[in-house]
Amino acid sequence: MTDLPGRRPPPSPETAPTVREQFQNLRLLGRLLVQIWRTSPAMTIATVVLRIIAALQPIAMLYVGKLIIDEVVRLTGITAPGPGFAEWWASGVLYPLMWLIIIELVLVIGLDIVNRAMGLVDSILSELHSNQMSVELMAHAARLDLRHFESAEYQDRLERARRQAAGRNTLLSVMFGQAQNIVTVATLAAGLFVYAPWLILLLPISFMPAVLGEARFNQLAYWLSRWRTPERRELEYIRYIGATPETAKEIKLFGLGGFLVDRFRKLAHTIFLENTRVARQRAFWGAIFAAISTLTYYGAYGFIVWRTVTGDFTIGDLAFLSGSFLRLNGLFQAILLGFTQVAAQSMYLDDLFSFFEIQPGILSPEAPKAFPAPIRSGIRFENVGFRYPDTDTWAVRDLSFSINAGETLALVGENGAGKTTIVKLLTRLYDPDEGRVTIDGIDLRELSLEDIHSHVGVIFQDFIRYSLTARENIGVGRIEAAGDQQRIETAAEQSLADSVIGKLPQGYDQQLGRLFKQGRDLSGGEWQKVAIARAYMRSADILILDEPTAALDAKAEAEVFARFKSLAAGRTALIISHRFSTVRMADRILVLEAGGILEAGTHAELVALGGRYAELFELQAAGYR
Ligand SMILES: Nc1ncnc2c1ncn2[C@@H]1O[C@H](COP(=O)(O)OP(=O)(O)OP(=O)(O)O)[C@@H](O)[C@H]1O
Repeated sequence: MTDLPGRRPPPSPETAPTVREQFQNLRLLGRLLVQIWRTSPAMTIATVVLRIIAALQPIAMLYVGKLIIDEVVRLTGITAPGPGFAEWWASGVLYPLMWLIIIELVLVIGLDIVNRAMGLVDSILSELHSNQMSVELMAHAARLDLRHFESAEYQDRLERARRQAAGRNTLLSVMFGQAQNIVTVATLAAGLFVYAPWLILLLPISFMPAVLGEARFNQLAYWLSRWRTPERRELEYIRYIGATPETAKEIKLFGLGGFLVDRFRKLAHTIFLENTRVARQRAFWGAIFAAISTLTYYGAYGFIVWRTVTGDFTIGDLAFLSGSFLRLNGLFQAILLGFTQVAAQSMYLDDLFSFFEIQPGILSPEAPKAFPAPIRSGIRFENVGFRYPDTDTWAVRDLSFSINAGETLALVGENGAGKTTIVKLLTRLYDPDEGRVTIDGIDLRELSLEDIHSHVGVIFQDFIRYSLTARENIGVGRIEAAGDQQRIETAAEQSLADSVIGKLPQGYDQQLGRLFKQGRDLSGGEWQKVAIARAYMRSADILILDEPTAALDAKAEAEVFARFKSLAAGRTALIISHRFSTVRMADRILVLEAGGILEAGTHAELVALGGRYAELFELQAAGYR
C-alpha cells in the first residue's frame, strides 16, 4: 500500500471488531453520560427538559394541522352565513379555526425558542465537559510510570485519548438529539398505530439495511484510524522537527527540508488514499440504502391515499398520516445518521476510557515507613538486576554497591554502561527486576514516593529547558517554594546561575527560551547552571547530578563542583560525569561496564591499580598535554 520503508499494510476488515462488538461499545455512552452529569447536573437537566419539549412538538403540529384541514373541509360544507368576511366572523363559526391557527403559531415560535436555548446549553455543557476531560487526562497521565512514557504503544494510546478528549464535543449534542428524535418517533408511531398498525412494520424494513451498512463502514473507518495512530504520530513528529527552533539549525545545515516535506507528503497521501477508499464505498452503499427507504415510504403513501379515496380516512387524516410518515422517514434518516455518528464515536470513546484504565505500577505502599532523615548508614544496591520493558538484555545485573551516608560517589563508564539506569532505580522511576535498593536498610518500595522525591534532588543530563521565566525555571525545583525569592536567589548563587540571571535585561522576570515573544535563549552551559539551581531548591538529603556539567566550560565546571562539594558536605551525593577533573573530586569512584561494576576505589587507588580507570584517565589527561 505504501512505498515507505517499514510501513505496515492497512488492516483487513476481518481483524476489525464486528458490528456486535460495535453495539457493545454503546455501553460506553453510559459512562459518558455519568461524566456529563458530573460536569453540571443543572445543565444536563436543562438540556433533557428542553429536548422533551422539542420532541413533542412535531406530533402536536401535525395533529393541529389535521384539525385545521378537517375544520376547513367542514366549513366548506355548511351554508355561508353571508357574502363577506364580516358576516362569517360575526356568526362565530370561524372561531375554532382561528384558535387552531393561533395554537399552531405558538407551537412554531415556541420550538424556535426551545431550539436556541438547547443550542446554548449544549455548547456550554460540551465545552465544560471537554475541558474537564482534558484536565482528567493530564492528571491521569501524570500518575503513570516513566515506563509508560518510554513506550511507543503508550504514546499511541495517549495520542488517541487526547484526540478524543478534545474532539468529542459534537457527540454530546448528537447523543441528546438522538434521544429527542427517538421520543418524537415514538409519539408519531403511536399516532400511526391508531390508524394503520401494520404500517409500523414497514418502518424497520426501510431503515435496517442502512443501519447495518453504516455501522460496518464506521467500524472500518475507526479501525483504519486506529491502525494509523503510529503514522499520525510520525506525521506530527515530522511536522514538529520541520518547524521548531530546536531543530531549525540542523535541518537547515543538513538541507533536510526537502527530505522531510517529501516524507510527510508520501505518508499523508497514503492515509488519504485509504480514507477516500472507505468514503467512496460508503457513499455508494449509502445511496442504495436511501433508495430502499424512499421506496418503502412511497408504498405506504400509496396505501394511505387509497384508503382516503375509499372514504376510510378523512382529508385531515390523509394530511396527518402522510405528514407523519414523511416525518418518520426523515427522522429515521436523522436517527440513522446520528446512530452511526454515536456508534462511531463510541468506538473512539473506548480509546479515551481505556487510557484511564492504564494503572501505574510504581506506587507508594499502603503503610509507608518513615524516610530515614538524616540518613545514617547510606544507600545500598543489593544484587540489583534490571531490564527495560520489552527488551531481553539486562541494563544492569548483579549490581551490589553502597553509597555511605555523607559520601560523594562518582559513576564512570562508557556510553550505555548503565549509569543513568542506576539513577532511575535509585529514584524509583523504575523498580528492579531482581534484588533491591535500600536506604538505611529500608527497601525503597517500603517508602512513600513523595518522600523519596522530596528527599532526593536530581538533575538529569536531558533536563528540561522550561519556556518560563528565570525565576520559575528555578522555582519549579520545589514547587511549594516557587514564590520564595530568597530561596531561589540562594539556589542560583550556589549553582552560579546568579551571574547568568544578572546579565538578563529583566533579571528573574526574564522569559527564557525561544518559544514565546520576548523570550531570551541561553547558551547550553547557562541553561545547565539554571537547571542545577533547581536541584538546590530542595534541601535534599541525597543529591544526584547526572552529567549536568557537560556543557560547562572548564572554569565554570571546576567552580560548580567546588560549590557542589561544599554543599554536599554532610549530604549523600552521586555524580555522573565523563570528565575526570570532576570525577576525581569524589570520595569514591565506581567504574561500570555493561551493567556491572568493574573497579571501585578513590581516584588515587584506581590510578594506582592501573586498570580501566587509569587507562581512561590517562587517555583524557594526554589530550590536555
Ligand atoms: N528506556 C529504555 N528502553 C530500553 N533500553 C534502554 C532505555 N534506556 C536505556 N536503555 C539501555 O540500557 C542500557 C543502559 O543505559 P543507560 O542510559 O543507563 O547508560 P549510561 O551509562 O547512562 O549511558 P550514557 O553515558 O550514554 O548516558 C543501554 O544499553 C541502553 O541502550
